[in-house]
Amino acid sequence: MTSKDELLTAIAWAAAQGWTPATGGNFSARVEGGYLVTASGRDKTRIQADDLLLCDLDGQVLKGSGKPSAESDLHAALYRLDEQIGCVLHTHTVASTVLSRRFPDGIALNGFEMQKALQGNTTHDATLCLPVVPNSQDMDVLAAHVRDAWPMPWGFLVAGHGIYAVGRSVAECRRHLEAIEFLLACVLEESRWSQ
Ligand SMILES: CSCCC(=O)C(=O)COP(=O)(O)O
Ligand SMILES: [Zn+2]
Repeated sequence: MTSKDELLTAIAWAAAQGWTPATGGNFSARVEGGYLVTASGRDKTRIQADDLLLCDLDGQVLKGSGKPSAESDLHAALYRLDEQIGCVLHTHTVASTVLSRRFPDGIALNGFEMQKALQGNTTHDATLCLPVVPNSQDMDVLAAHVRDAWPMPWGFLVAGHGIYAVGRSVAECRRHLEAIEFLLACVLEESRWSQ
């Protein structure tokens, strides 16, 4: 499968989970010459090959029609920040939106077997911090927040907005996204215990 096909499959999968409500979310994969990114405002349950634009690492469109994602410049900044990043998947879910508002300084994770799905982790018996950065409509500002919190090998949350998962490949990025979403659902569920 080409990385373009893998990306299209990942988008369809994320959308089928209900993680891209109301056109929310954007998705990209590094390719030769830059990265492929979703066009802005598209229904992510219906993305097709011609909804992907090729951009260079400065975010300039090289090929494709329509406007790139409103958050394309953040994807570009991530690819520039770390040459190991091969894929960026961004979703809007209830757990990530609520918890990133509740814990703007980051979300502690401890004792979950699922932590091992996050690259570099081999035990549940460790405390990880999932970073949260403030939201901004200015992608340069958002990218500066991300650089301040770097390194973040699996991704981060944007407060009141959603998850940005990163990975060296589309497959690793999918695994990070699914694990982060699972862990956040657990944290949200546990927060109900104390009520
Ligand atoms: C409808 S959600 C607001 C925009 C957003 O956060 C998003 O992820 C989708 O924007 P895009 O321009 O990539 O469609
Ligand atoms: Zn978004």
